[in-house]
Amino acid sequence: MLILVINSGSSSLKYQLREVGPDGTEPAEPVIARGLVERIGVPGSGVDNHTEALEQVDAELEAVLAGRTIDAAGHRVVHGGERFTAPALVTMEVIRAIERLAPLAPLHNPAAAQGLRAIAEKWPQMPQVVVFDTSFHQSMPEEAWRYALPDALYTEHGIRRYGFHGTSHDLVTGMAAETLGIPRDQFDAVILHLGNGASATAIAGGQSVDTTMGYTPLAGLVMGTRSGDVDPSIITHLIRNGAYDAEQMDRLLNKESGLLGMTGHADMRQVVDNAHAGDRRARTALKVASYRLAKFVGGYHVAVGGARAVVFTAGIGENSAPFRAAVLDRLGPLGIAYDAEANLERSNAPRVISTADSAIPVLVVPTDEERAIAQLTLTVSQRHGAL
Ligand SMILES: Nc1ncnc2c1ncn2[C@@H]1O[C@H](COP(=O)(O)OP(=O)(O)O)[C@@H](O)[C@H]1O
Ligand SMILES: CC(=O)OP(=O)(O)O
Ligand SMILES: [Mg+2]
Repeated sequence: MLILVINSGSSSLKYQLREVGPDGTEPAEPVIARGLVERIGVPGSGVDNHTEALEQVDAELEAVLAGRTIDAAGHRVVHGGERFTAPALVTMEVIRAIERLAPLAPLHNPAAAQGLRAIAEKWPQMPQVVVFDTSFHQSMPEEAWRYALPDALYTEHGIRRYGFHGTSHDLVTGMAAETLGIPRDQFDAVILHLGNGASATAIAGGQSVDTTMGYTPLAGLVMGTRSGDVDPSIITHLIRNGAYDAEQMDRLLNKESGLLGMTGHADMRQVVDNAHAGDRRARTALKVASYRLAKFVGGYHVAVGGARAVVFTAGIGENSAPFRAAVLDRLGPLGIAYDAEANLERSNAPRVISTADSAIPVLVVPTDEERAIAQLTLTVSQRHGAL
């Protein structure tokens, strides 16, 4: 079967066309086509919105499909609020619900809804499934998701911690437990998803019990262009001073901060290279990022009552041995010791990089959100008799 996986960013649309058997098995090369439409909505780009982006995708796919039809589409949707605790088969009512959640994810949810509507119009018979970044974190206990704000902000405005990257945290949790031979429902761990956006999740009994992102994907760790946690008074101070309005503040925190703001480069490779070459700002940024992450690992170790593994994943987590080392060097007090050579090895398979006498194993597990979305699209469509 052919599954189209769509990941709508605020100004981009990534897609993969994947082949998967009806029982979920994949051929050796499951990705038949992939692509990226960028600068959506940017004046002069020629792509005004996500509906137009999908037309471009459709044109790109025509040659690849050579008359075959796509069996189902799976979409990554960033925000599922409290309603969507699992992937869902798309109906008009589900699309409207995603649109109603737009205030919680103003850049992402409207784009995803546009994509859903465009496909529903173009291929009305084709099942579509939505997979939410937030779903996996709906298992968090209230002490983890409540902010210490007046009650009405939650009860009337839905302001609480939601958490993101759930598809990845879920997949990687399962793979790490399997690698260690621990039944998932007994698996307590700290998962570090370090990509463009980055988040750490505390896992107890195979489920999310806390995570660093919050009401939006801005909270928590130092990221490529996002600040992660800052004292909220900085924001009120700068707005009150007239230095920034809300829009500019949003841009500052989401697009101009993090590694980019501290060093001039959002890409971890460049930051590491510059640090090695002696660049002081790059060194400082690595220290700030690794220190903050190490503190969360310590905190989550406590939160889960003693983690049985620390797991690195996503672009930086999988590929940046220097950044992993910078974090692991700070985890000695937990009895964690890593093997410097194993840390440098490159592989696409899950692997252990800790020493035999480390108190807890440290793993590197490759994530694959698109693969997970394709699998969920298949199972949800089948469960509803749509495939
Ligand atoms: N070899 C590498 N060394 C260091 N960082 C890397 C390497 N390869 C990729 N990255 C980093 O991974 C990040 C992107 O991660 P990824 O998970 O692909 O992001 P996303 O899917 O969120 O766009 C970038 O910051 C990039 O610098
Ligand atoms: C939710 C989020 O932060 O996603 P990404 O890492 O893809 O930016
Ligand atoms: Mg990502």
